[in-house]
Amino acid sequence: MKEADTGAPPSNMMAEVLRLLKPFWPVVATATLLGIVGGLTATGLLGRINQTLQRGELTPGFWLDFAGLLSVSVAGTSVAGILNSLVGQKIIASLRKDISSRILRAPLDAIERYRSHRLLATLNNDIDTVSAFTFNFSTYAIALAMALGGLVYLLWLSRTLFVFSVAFLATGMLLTAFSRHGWMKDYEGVRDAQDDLQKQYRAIIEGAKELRINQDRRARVFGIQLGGAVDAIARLKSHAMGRYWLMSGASTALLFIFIGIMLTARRQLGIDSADVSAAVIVLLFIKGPMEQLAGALPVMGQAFVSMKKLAALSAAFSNPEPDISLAPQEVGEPVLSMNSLALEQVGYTFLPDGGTGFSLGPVSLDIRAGEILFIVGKNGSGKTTLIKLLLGLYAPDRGRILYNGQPVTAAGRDAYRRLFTTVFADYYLFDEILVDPVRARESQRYLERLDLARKVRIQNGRFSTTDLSTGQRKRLALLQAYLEDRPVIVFDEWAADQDPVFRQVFYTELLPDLKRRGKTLIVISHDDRYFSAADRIIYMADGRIAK
Ligand SMILES: Nc1ncnc2c1ncn2[C@@H]1O[C@H](COP(=O)(O)OP(=O)(O)OP(=O)(O)O)[C@@H](O)[C@H]1O
Repeated sequence: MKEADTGAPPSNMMAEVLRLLKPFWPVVATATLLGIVGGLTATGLLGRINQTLQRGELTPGFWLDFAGLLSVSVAGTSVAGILNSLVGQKIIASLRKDISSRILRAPLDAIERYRSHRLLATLNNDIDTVSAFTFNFSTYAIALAMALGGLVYLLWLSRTLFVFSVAFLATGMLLTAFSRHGWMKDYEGVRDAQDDLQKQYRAIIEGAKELRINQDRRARVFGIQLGGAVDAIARLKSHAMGRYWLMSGASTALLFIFIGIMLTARRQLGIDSADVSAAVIVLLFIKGPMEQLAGALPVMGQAFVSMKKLAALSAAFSNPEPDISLAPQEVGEPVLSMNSLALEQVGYTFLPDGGTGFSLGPVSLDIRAGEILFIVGKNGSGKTTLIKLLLGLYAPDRGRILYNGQPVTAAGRDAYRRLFTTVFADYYLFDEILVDPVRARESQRYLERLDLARKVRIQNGRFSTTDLSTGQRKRLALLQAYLEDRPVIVFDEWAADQDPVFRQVFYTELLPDLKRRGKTLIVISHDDRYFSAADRIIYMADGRIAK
C-alpha cells in the first residue's frame, strides 16, 4: 500500500541534506580551514600591532612578523573565497541535477502526489537558498576565527577583560537565540507562502484565457490569492528582518555599553589603561566579523527551512524505479516484439487525498497481438488508470502483468515500457524528433497524411512550430508516435479534438493502416459512432471491466 505524502520533513533530514552536499565537503572544508587560518592571522597581526603601539617602539622583528602575518592572512582569506565561489556554482549545478534526476526516476504516482507547484518552488527557491548559505561557509569561518582570535588576545591581555567580553558575548547570543525562534517561524511561513505563490503564478499563466473572461475570478486570483501570497511573503520577511535589525542594534548598544563600563570601572577592576585601549581596538576590530556572523543568521534560517523542503522532496522520491536509466538507449538494441500481453487480477488504489480515493480492479485482460482494442466507459470509470497500469507507469498494488508469458517485474518495467507509444489525453508535445535520420525522412509523408505539411516543417530534427490549433498539435503527437514505430500504440481520446472529417480518417483509415503494419492498438474512445472500427471493445465501470 502506498503512503500518503504529508509533506513533513523526514526524521533523517540532516543526513539527507549532508548526503546531497557530500561530494563538496573536501573543498568546502579546505576553504573553511584556510578561512580560519586567514582570520586567525589577521587577529595575530592586530595583536602584533597593538603590542608595538603599547611598547612605543618598533622591534627589529616587527616588519618580518608584519609581512608574514599579512601575507598568510591575505592568502588564506583570498584562496578560501576563490575556492568557495568555485564550489558554490558546482553545488547549485549538482543539487539541480540531483533533484531533477530524482524526479525523472521517481514512480509517476509519487510525482502526481507531490504536486507540480511544490516541485517548482523547491527547484526554483530552495536549491539557491541552500547553496547561498553553503558557499559562504569560508566567509563565516573567517569571521568566526577573527572573533575567537580576538577573544584569545583579550585573555592574554587581561583575564578580567576576557571574562567581561565573554559575558557580553553570552548576552548577545541569548538575544540571538531569543530572536531566532521568531525568525524560524517567520521563514517557515514565508516558505509555505512561496509554494502558494508558485501555484498562483501557474494559475495566471495557464489560466490566462479563463482569467480574461471572468473578471471576478481575475480579481480574486490577483487581489486575494496571488496578492495574499505576495503580501504574506513581504510581511513575514519584513517581520523577520525587523527582529534581526532590532537584535543587531541591541548588540551594538551592548558593545558600547560594555566599552563604557570598562572605561568607567577600569581602576576598580584593576585593569591597566593601555590594556583597556588595546581591548577597545580589539572589540571594534571584531565588531565587523561579529556583525557578519549575526547577518548570516537570517540566511541560515532560510537555508534551514529550504533544507527541510529539499530533504522532504528527496525523501518523497527516495525510491526510484529500479533500473531506470537517464542515459540514451544503446544503439542497436533490439526492437521489442509483442506476442501476448495480459493483465492478471490487477488492482490499484488511489488513496483519498482530499477526495474519496478510487480503486481499480481486480481486472484481468488479454491483449491480442495486432488487434484494435477499444476501452470505453463513463468519465471516471478508470480507463486512463487501466492503461497507466498496462503501460507500466503505475505499479499494480495487486495482481501482475504478463508480457510474452513472463511477469513484468519492477526491475524490468522500464525496459517493458519500450513496447509502447502513447498519446495521452493530457499529452506533452516535445518539439524535438528523436528517431534515426532514415525514419525521420518519412516524416514529410506523415505530415502530408496528417494534413499538416503546409503548416509545419521539420528543421534540424525539430518541428518548425508547435503554435497550432489543439487538433493540429495532437496530430503532431500522432506523428511522433508513427515515427517511434513501437509495437503497441495507445491512444487516450485522441480523436476528441479532431474535426469530423479527420475523426473519420482516424478511425477508418489511420487505425486500419497501423493495424496492417502489425501494430497492436489500444484506443480509449467516447466516439460510439466509430465503435465498429474496433476488433474488440471492453467496457469499464467503477474501476472494473463490465463486459
Ligand atoms: N492522480 C490521481 N490521484 C488520485 N485520484 C485519481 C488520480 N487520477 C485519477 N484519479 C481518480 O481515479 C478515477 C478514475 O480516473 P481515470 O482518469 O482513470 O478515469 P477515466 O475513465 O479515464 O475518465 P475520463 O473518461 O474522464 O478520462 C477518478 O475517479 C479519479 O478521481
